[in-house]
Amino acid sequence: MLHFSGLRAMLSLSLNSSSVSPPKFPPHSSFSRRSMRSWIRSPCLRRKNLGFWSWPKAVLSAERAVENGGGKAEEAEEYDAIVIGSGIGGLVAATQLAVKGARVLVLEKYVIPGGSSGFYQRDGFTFDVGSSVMFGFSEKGNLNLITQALEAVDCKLQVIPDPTTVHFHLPDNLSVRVHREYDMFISELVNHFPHEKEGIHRFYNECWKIFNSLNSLELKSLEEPIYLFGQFFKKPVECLTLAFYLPQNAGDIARKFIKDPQLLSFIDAECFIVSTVNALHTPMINASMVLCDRHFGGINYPVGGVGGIAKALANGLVNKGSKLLYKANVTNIVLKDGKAVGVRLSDGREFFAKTVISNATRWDTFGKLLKVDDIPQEEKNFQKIYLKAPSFLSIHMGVKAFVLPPDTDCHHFILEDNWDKLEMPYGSIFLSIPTVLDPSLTPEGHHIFHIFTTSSLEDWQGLSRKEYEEKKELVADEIITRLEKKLFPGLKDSIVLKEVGTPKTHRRFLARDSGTYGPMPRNVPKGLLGMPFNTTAINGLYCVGDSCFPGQGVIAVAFSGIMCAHRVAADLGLEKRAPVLDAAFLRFLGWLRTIA
Ligand SMILES: NC(=O)c1ccc[n+]([C@@H]2O[C@H](COP(=O)([O-])OP(=O)(O)OC[C@H]3O[C@@H](n4cnc5c(N)ncnc54)[C@H](O)[C@@H]3O)[C@@H](O)[C@H]2O)c1
Ligand SMILES: CC(C)=CCC/C(C)=C/C=C/C(C)=C/C=C/C(C)=C/C=C/C=C(C)/C=C/C=C(C)/C=C/C=C(\C)CCC=C(C)C
Repeated sequence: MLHFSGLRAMLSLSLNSSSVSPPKFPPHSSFSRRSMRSWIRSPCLRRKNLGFWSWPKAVLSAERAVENGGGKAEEAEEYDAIVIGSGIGGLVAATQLAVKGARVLVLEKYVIPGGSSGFYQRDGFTFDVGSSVMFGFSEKGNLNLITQALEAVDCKLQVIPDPTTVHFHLPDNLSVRVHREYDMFISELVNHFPHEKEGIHRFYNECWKIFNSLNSLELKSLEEPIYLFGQFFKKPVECLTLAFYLPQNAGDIARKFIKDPQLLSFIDAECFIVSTVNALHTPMINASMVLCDRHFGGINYPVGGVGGIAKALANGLVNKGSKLLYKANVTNIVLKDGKAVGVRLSDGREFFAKTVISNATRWDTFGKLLKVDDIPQEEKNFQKIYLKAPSFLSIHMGVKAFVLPPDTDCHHFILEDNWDKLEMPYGSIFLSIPTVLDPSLTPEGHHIFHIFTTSSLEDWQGLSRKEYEEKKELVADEIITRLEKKLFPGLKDSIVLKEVGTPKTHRRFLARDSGTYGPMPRNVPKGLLGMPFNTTAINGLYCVGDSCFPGQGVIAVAFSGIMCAHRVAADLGLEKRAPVLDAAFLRFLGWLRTIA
């Protein structure tokens, strides 16, 4: 049997013997902050971007989507695939399958699509439920998976480039702006750590090596051997580079080049904002993806809000002849002779399909939807390696515009005085002000503050209704006070609207076990090696979303959707497949996960 360290040594050898081409990027661009701001504010864009009530034509309103997508699905019909949940993971899997000719039915518990990438409106303010930081949404390369997913259903959304991915406010008054222009970011970092100039270049260059390899591949299912071997044949150096880094973490690689503890803590913060764990626990491939895409394609915000992505995909799905049913709460996955053949809803309706894809988390899928005496060994292994990442306390606020100093950035990460608090509940604060980019999200003279901080369900359990409401107010007030002290004097007086969500809110509205935002390694992981792909131990049942490879993040779940659709299409006979090779290869991948 091939031992893990042997495999790693073999890959290392083959990498060293074949010369890895130097990074093609970082790019040098003449992009200027001022020119972008004036472009954003150009009357031409304003005329087109007027927010929610003037979505691009292809996007349905929530109400119309319910009417059009839902209501018409017949229980007697048999579909090629049923998708449980319309998060970005589920929608990408569904639309990709629909484009390949499959008949798909998406069942969503809530009244609009998008899950944690959805939106809601109050008093003229349009809030993103979750992230406002969109990776993979550019016009360039192979990794713009959100753009590609939309294009597949003939959709294109107008976007606004963000000049600064995030502005870090860290202990010892370390303030770092991650500029869209790579050179500007690197020189700002080198200014803070001149003695680590070489280490900084070498660490980020290592990230570019991985990013460039990823960006050179056509991304499809890593569980489909004909495709994967084809990629190895066409791009051997790039594939071996990725295989080499697959079991590695960003923190170990940073430590090869960097010694300064404060700079290593900065790299921890860089990883934490996308993985909720430090760099030693963050897979190097994931870190490279986000640390480079923000400079390659850049972070781009969809005009009118993030909710437009899910709405456009939902609309595209219906236009391709598939169906989407809202207020459809799946409670059971129906098995026949051990194979997933359909689902049962809380109102008793049943739908049947050749395959079932769950966009619910793996904990929900195997803990609640699948009624079996014992969960499959593969899932036990997954739960042994990964636990549920914490949920968030989120505060959505409408504020008066006076509170924003000129040139405030859109996204901020605040860790005030102590690096040790990075991973503690409420230790750090995330803040997005999407109206810096798109003023159409609020009534004139206002901004949106979306504040979030990690929090776990346990902290909110066992309280009476009154205690729960009081605690929400108290905790939110503490967070707002911290922000007021650090960055925005007068913040409290500027608030015109405030809504506080807890892990219970996330659990209720997103149907996520404990309100979790995905898996987090229990111990130091072997990079991405332990992450399950889309197939499961149950014949006909697939998973998609953030508890599948490569994990949390909108672009990550979009990739999971693309991979899932490819594997399912192959199993449905809509893509090439080699059954004997498949069985052997899936067994090999299963074995690889056991050594993680
Ligand atoms: N702050 C951030 O950066 C941020 C915020 C939000 C989301 N995100 C990213 O989005 C990712 C999640 O995307 P995703 O696609 O995996 O999942 P998701 O949670 O966004 O979507 C799952 C959908 O499935 C639906 N659902 C669940 N169980 C169901 C059932 N039994 N019946 C019917 N519908 C059901 C939910 O209502 C939801 O709409 C997160 O990991 C996160 O990284 C990031
Ligand atoms: C299989 C075998 C054995 C071998 C093979 C080899 C190969 C070829 C491999 C390959 C691989 C691949 C392709 C991979 C891929 C990957 C990917 C794509 C990944 C991705 C990732 C992504 C991510 C992770 C992302 C994330 C993001 C996030 C989470 C975000 C978030 C955000 C936030 C939170 C915001 C912040 C805010 C403030 C600050 C305010």
